[in-house]
Order: sequence, then structure tokens, then C-alpha cells
Amino acid sequence: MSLLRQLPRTRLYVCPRCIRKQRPSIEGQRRKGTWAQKIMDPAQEASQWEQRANKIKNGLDKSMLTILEERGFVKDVAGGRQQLDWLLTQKPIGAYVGVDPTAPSMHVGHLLPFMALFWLYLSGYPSVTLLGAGTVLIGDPSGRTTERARQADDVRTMNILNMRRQIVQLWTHVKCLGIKHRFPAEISRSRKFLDNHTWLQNLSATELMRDLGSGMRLGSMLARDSVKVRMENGEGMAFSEFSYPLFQAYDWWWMYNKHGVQLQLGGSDQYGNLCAGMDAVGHMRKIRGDQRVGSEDDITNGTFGLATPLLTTASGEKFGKSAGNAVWLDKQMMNSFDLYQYFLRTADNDVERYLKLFTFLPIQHIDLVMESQRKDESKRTAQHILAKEVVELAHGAEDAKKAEAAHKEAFSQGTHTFSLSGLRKTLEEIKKKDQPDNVDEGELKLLAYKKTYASSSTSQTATGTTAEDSQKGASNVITLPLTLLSEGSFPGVLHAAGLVGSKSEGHRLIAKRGAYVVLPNSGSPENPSGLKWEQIPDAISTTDPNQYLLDWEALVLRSGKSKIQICRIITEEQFETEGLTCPGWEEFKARRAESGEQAQ
Ligand SMILES: N[C@@H](Cc1ccc(O)cc1)C(=O)O
Repeated sequence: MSLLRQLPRTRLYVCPRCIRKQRPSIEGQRRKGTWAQKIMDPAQEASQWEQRANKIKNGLDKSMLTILEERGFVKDVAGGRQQLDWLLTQKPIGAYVGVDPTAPSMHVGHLLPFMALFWLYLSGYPSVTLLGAGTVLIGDPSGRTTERARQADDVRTMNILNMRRQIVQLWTHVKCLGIKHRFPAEISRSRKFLDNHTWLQNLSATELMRDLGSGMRLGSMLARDSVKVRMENGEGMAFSEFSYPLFQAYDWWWMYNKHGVQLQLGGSDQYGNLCAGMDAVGHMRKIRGDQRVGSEDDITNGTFGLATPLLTTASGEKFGKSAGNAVWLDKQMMNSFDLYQYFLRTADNDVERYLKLFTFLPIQHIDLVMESQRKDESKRTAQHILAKEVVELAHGAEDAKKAEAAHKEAFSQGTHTFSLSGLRKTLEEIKKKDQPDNVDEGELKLLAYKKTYASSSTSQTATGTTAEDSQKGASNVITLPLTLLSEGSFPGVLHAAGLVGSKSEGHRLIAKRGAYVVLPNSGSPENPSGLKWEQIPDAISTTDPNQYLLDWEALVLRSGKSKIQICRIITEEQFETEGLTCPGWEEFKARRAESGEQAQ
């Protein structure tokens, strides 16, 4: 037999994600790990870290903490800023962020500590995302003024299932973005996704109290804002909630011990839990005989907490809410088009800050983007980049590309030409993606639950009635009855379309010339489907929306620079048969009945 034939044969296999054929190297020569999970030779890794540390000390490179600060991730450091800066430079300590599955999805407000963790991961720090399937049973009182309602078992199971999926997807997208933004390939990288139910379910109450409980002081626990507020507002607090920090602290101790996790990141409301966790880990180390705790040379093995800031927009609103509703990361609760649009609407004063927080674009790149943005703000270059990167992180590259195309279609540069058929097609595609791939009963139940969750969390807003939200939740097309369209009714139509919170707001928007409608038959011979935006005339009482109907069935409206709504117009009879409603509809009917008019 020839020598060649005796060699192990290499097999081709197809990477399920990229569908490319790959040839693994011959047995024994295989590189350890992949880009996302790579373990390097310890000696090589140590020398790499030493070189990096020297560069930082000589001012040739930025330290990890400086990078995080520069991008706006750091509000408070528990354990000392300088000490943490030194430690992060000295060794690749483990870091973690936890999230409790209190809902079926995370919202963009959750992203801040996660983004900081992803930066650490991409820079070579072993990183853990933790799902609190155990702690969710207790309920974290941090940042809340009222007690959480107890979750039914099946609801909890669905939340856990969906969040678990979401975090796995996030990690995949982070890897792709890391490669795209050219994070170094030749460094050790490790990421873990853990669930605290795995250890909390086996934790005995006596062990927890004897070991951890004995180290938690009542004074500091009572001094926490979340406790004080509840005592003062008369709500009071259940003992289980009060004891929550103990469980989060136990998580940390467990991961400190098993995975070398020395840093925990969290939103600013988590600061108290971070400090409690640091004390608890110190206490556990002491009772397990670690002499170094608290000594001068202990920084190397110590724990640190990093709290990210609470975001507000330049105009003072809470970030992550769109018209008072949460902006979900799950694409069945908020589709890519809407998520893209949320970020596209970012104010010029906020966009640079958000690019630093929500993208992996290097700072120099952001500076260039901002430079070109300032030359012509109307193009919204920076907002488009931001929106695309966020959708790429949350939903993946393919969806981000589609959402971008749909929006660019709606605002093709300069002329504001608008192709309804093109936009419709893309929206349909985005909508199709919302449907689960393998439709079994469980998936359908989960889908229905998510849709209801998303719409019920929006039902208290000015624009919302549940039925309207459920028709809007699935796509960006809203259905309205033809009877709403009559001379002088534009303010009410803007309200019904969900573009403003009330009819009078609609009046004001038109008066300040901030409302637009697509003109029918405005295409040129070269581009017959190209349609143009026109400002809705401020002669409100004599303007009739019927004049703007496209193909007798659609009205396309825009508020301000980027909030678009396509309205499908059907007869009132059909509207009622389909069981639909829209903001202002009940009032409209009541008024009509009062004035004795007949429905058409
Ligand atoms: N308590 C955190 C989530 C969390 C849970 C367990 C942990 O170990 C850490 C964090 C929150 O509500 O946001």
C-alpha cells in the first residue's frame, strides 16, 4: 500500500451556518478551537499578555478599562477603578453578566452591560452570560417600587426557553461582528452560557445560610434604595425579595470558584447586588481558608463590579422605549424593519454616543462617520450605520441587510423617491421571517404568547388599543377603514395610523409642516413606480386624504424625518368583519352616532 493511502483521509463537511464546504486538517494537526472558542498554549498566551501589558504601560496601547470608558460603558466601578484597570491589564480575568427571564425577550435597555461584556470577550477575557432561571423564582427587587407578580409555570418555561435561544443567537452574531470588525484572531477566547438553576436547585438552605448568610450584614442590606423606598412607600417587601442578593452573590461565588470569574457587570440598578456579591465572595474565600483576602497583594484574586449608566436620550426620555413601549430584541415581538426604524430615528445629538455603545466600530471609524454626517445631516448616514449594526447584532446580517434595503428604498437619496411595490415586497419578506421555521404546536403557542406579550406591554400608550397593536405587531402595514378618510380628516388619520398620540397632536404636526404623504401618479416616464413625498398642506380643513389614495387602497404617511406608516384602506364593513380597530376609532363612531350620521 502506498504511504499516502495510509494517511488518515480528510473528509469534506459542510458548515451548517455558511453552507461552505470545509476540509478539516489531518487528525492531530487540528487547531484547538475556533475563532470563537480558542485555547492557546499557556506559555504563548502569557507572553502575549505580558507584551500587551508593557505596551499599555508605555502608553502605546489603550487599557481595556480605558476602552470601555471611552465608549461610555462605565458609570461606577466597585472595588476601585485603578485596581481594576491594573488587573485587566495584568491578566485575562473572567467576567459575567446575568439576566433573569422575567419576559420572553430582552429589550434594548438590557444591551448595555451585554455590549461591555462582548467587548471583553472579543478582547480575550473569558466571558459568561448567565440566565437566571433559578433567581427568577425569587424576583430581584432592584430598581422596582412594587413587587413582581408570581409567574405561572408554563409562562416561566416559555420565557426561559425563548431567552435561552436569544442569548445563543446573540453570541453567534457577536462572533460574526467580531470577525467583521477585525478583532484579533490569534488570541485565546472563551465564552460560556450558564444557567443558575443548575446549581441553585441543589443548594441547601442551611448551607446557604451557614456559609453565605453569615457574611451578609443587615445594615448594608437595609440601606439599599430598593429596600428603603419600599419601606417608606408603605408597600413593604417580602423576605424572599429581600434575600435576592444572597442568591445572586452565590452565583458569583460558584463561578469565581469554577470559572475564575472576578468581574461582574450590570446596569446601574445592579450596583447594590454587585457590592453584595463582592462582599460575599470575600467572605466565602475567608471561611474556606484563603489567607490573602483583603491583604495588599489580593487585587490579583479579588472581585470587581462594573455598573453601566442608565441611558437617557438627548431630550431626556428613557432610552429603549418607543412611544412608551419597550423595544424588544426578539424579531417576533419587534420585526427588523421596526427595530431599524427605532435606531434610525435617533436624534443627531445622541447618535455618536449610541454608535460607541451599540456597535463594534472602532472609535476612529466613528469619528469619520460623524464627520460625514455633519456635512449633510439629512442623509442620516450615522443613524443608518447604527440601525444596521444593531439589527445585525439582534437578528443577524441577513435581516439587517433587508431592513436597510427597505428603509433606503423608502428614502432613496436626494429626490425622496419612493417605490411602494418595492417597499411592500421587502416588508412582506421581513414579515415572513417572523414565522417559526418548524411549526409545531409548542412553537405556535410560544409565538402567540410572544405576540400577546409584546402587544399587551404596549396597550397603555396613547396610540394603543390591543387590536391595533396586534395588527401592527406583525408588519409595518396598518389597516384603516375608508370612512375615516374625508375632507379635513388628516389629523385623525395620522392618529389612527399611530404616527401621533392624538388628533390634536396631528393638527400640530401638520401646522409645523412635519407630516408627509406620498403623492399618487407622481412617477416620471423613466420611473413610473417612483412616487414622491409631499408635505400635508396646512389648509387642513379643505384637504381630503382620499386624493392621496394609491391604487385606491393605500395611503403612505410619514411623520418627521423617518417614521413611515403604510396604511391599507378597506371598507368599514370589511374592517369590522376582520375584527380590527385603530386609535380613535371608537370615538369616531360615537361622534358619528351622536351627529346622527349613517355609516357608509
Ligand atoms: N438580578 C439581575 C439578573 C442576575 C441574576 C443572577 C445573577 O447572578 C446576576 C444577575 C437583574 O435583575 O438584572
